[in-house]
Amino acid sequence: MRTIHSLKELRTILRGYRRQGKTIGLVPTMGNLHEGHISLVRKAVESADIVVTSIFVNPMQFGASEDLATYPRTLAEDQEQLEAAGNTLVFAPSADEIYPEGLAQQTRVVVPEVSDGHCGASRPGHFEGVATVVTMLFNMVQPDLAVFGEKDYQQLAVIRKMVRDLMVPVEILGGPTVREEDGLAKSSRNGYLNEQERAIAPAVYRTLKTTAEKLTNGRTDFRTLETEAEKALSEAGLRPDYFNIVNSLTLKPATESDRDLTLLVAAFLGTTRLIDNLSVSR
Ligand SMILES: Nc1ncnc2c1ncn2[C@@H]1O[C@H](COP(=O)(O)OP(=O)(O)OP(=O)(O)O)[C@@H](O)[C@H]1O
Ligand SMILES: CC(C)(CO)[C@@H](O)C(=O)[O-]
Ligand code: BAL
Repeated sequence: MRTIHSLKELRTILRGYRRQGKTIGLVPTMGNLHEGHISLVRKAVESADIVVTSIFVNPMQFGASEDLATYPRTLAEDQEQLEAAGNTLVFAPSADEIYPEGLAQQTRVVVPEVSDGHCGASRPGHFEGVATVVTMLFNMVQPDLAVFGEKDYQQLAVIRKMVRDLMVPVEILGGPTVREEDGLAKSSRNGYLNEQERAIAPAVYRTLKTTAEKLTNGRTDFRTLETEAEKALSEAGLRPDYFNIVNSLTLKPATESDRDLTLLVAAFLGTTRLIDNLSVSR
C-alpha cells in the first residue's frame, strides 16, 4: 500500500491502473479511522480492483466555531488499518494541495433542499463544503464507485442527489452503520467524550429504537413522537439539537402516507455533537 500526498503523483499512478483496465473505488474520509470506515474500505475492496482511501480534514465543511484545529490526525495508525483491509492507495493531501487559493475558492457545489434542514440547519455551509470537496475528489480520483456511510444519512442523500443532478459517472454505494456493543454509532468524535459522557451516549441509539418501535406499533403523531424523543434525550443528560422523523427519500417531515421513514437525530454531550439515524418501513 502506498501513501500519496501530491495530486500529480496520484493522477500518474491512477492513469497506469486505468490503462491496465482496472476499476477504481474511492472511500472519502477525514481519517482517525475506526471499524466504521474499515467496513466501507472492505466494501470497496469487494467491488473494485483498486481502492483509494482519501484522508483529508476538509476546512470548507467546518464552521468557524467547530473543531477543525483539534480534529484528530492519526495517519500512522490509519495506514496500518487500511493496509490490513486490503486498501491500495492512501491519498492524504495538504489543504494547500486541495485549495491553492484557500477558502477564497469561488466555485462551489450547492445541493439545496436536501441540504437545508437537520444538520444543514445547525451547520450552515457544511453540506456545500462536503459536496464541493466530494466533487473535487471525484475529479481527482475519477473512481468508478465511491462508498459512504449511512451513519451520515443526510450527507449520503446530498451526494446521491448531486451525482444524479450533475450526471457524475460514479456509482454511489452506502455502507451500514457500525456500532459499539452498547449501540453507540462508531465515530471519530466519540474520542472527545469523557467517561461520564461515554456512559450517557448510548441513549441516542436507545431513543431511536424506542421511537421506531412506537412507529411500527402504528403511531402516526410524528411531531409528538419527536418531542417525546427530545425529552428522553434531555432526561438521559444529552442536549438535543434535533430529532426529526422524515420521509427516507426526500428528508422532508414524515406524513401519514409515507411508508419508508427515517429518524434523524443530533445531540450534544458537553461540546461533542453526536449524530445517528434509524430507518423503519411501515
Ligand atoms: N460507524 C460508522 N459506520 C459506517 N460508516 C461510518 C461510520 N462512521 C463514519 N462512517 C463513514 O465514514 C466516512 C468518513 O466519515 P468521517 O471520517 O467523518 O468519520 P466519522 O467517524 O463520522 O467522523 P466524525 O465523528 O467526525 O463525524 C463517511 O462516509 C461516514 O459516513
Ligand atoms: C465525505 C467527507 C470525507 C468529505 O469531507 C466527510 O464529510 C466525511 O468524512 O464524512
Ligand atoms: N462525518 C461528517 C464530517 C463532519 O462532521 O464534518
